[in-house]
Amino acid sequence: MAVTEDDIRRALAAVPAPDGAPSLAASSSLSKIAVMGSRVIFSIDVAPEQAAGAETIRRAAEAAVKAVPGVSDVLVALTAERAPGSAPSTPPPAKPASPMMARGSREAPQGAAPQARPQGSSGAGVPGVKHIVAVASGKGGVGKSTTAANLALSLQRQGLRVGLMDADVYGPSVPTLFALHSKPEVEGRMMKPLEAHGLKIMSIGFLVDAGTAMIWRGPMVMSALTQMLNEVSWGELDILIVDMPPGTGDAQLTMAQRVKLSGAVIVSTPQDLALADARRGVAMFRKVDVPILGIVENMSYYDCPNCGHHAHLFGHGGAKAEAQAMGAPFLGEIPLALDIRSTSDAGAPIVASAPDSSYAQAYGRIAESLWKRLSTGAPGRTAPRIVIER
Ligand SMILES: Nc1ncnc2c1ncn2[C@@H]1O[C@H](COP(=O)(O)OP(=O)(O)OP(=O)(O)O)[C@@H](O)[C@H]1O
Repeated sequence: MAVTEDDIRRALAAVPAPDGAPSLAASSSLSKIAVMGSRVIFSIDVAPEQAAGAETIRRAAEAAVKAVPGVSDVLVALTAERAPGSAPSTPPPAKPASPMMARGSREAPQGAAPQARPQGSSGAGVPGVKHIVAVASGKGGVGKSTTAANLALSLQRQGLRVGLMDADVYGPSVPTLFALHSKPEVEGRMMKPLEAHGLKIMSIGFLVDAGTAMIWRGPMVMSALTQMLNEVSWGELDILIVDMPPGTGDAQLTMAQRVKLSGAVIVSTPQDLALADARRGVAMFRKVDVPILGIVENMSYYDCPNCGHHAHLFGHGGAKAEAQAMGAPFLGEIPLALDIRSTSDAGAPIVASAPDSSYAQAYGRIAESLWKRLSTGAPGRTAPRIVIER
């Protein structure tokens, strides 16, 4: 029997809502529901103040829909802002420990003024590293880490020497994305990055429990990030991709100021709420003179693998229009796809596990234009031309 939207709504009537509505089915946070044969896709849009517990609701929704007879796959996307420093999903330990204090971390005092960006002979302020590129988003859950990982893999496939640094202290995803769970080896003062699919990888998640990381304050974050940059033997790299913590708070601003970034890539979903946050992200980087290398629209569209139907579940083209309005380059679109999600969950992102897929090609095109901008120094935005009329 064919699955209908009503079947799904009935299942979601038993799932709690994030906004106080009687159920998720009755909540305005529930997006359009796309039923394509036995596959079901929808999103739950959550305002920042409703973010706590949203992941639990997402999982409950997914489980409820999976139990509907005839449903084979479910994808529930959540676009919930996880504000830096907000309540962690697991109870924090009584006393937060700085990540690498035992290794001689010097923690900046609360409210310490950000240091000037490192200058030096090496291109990016980290010896041997030519370019450091931040992948950022104004809000959490838009697919920033997935994009960062697949872009790093695409750049590596284009013959570049690439590192990936997971600076998302509020929810490091890189250990899961690459199924890496061991601790880095230490040689003298330096930590050796782990390696997967030809990438050199370091994550704050290799060093501390995610629950611990989430309660760090700005200066602790900075201390850990500075160490990840300077006390990791990255070796010779053409590009180091940094998966930034979501948001536009102090930690992000300080990071942007302290590290000599070649530029930033902003990831957004097409929804208005996410775009407004992306705009804040762009403004933040511009404030500290970091060029915007471009904007990526993630979860841009959905191509049904069964019937080929091309659907724009969350609206479409918003990021492109927004990029134009902000004078920032638009780097491209990534579809919403179960395979992107499942390969990431399984520890081998799509560019590594299915390099010839159309999804990997979409990341490849974005990586190409990103590298072109970096290597040719194409301007991230055109300076306004001022004409004085007499
Ligand atoms: N294009 C996509 N298609 C399907 N699922 C996706 C896509 N991009 C990301 N996802 C899924 O969405 C979820 C959130 O992605 P991800 O962790 O990359 O987001 P994030 O912005 O880094 O989140 P956070 O800031 O909370 O760490 C993950 O389950 C991921 O697999």
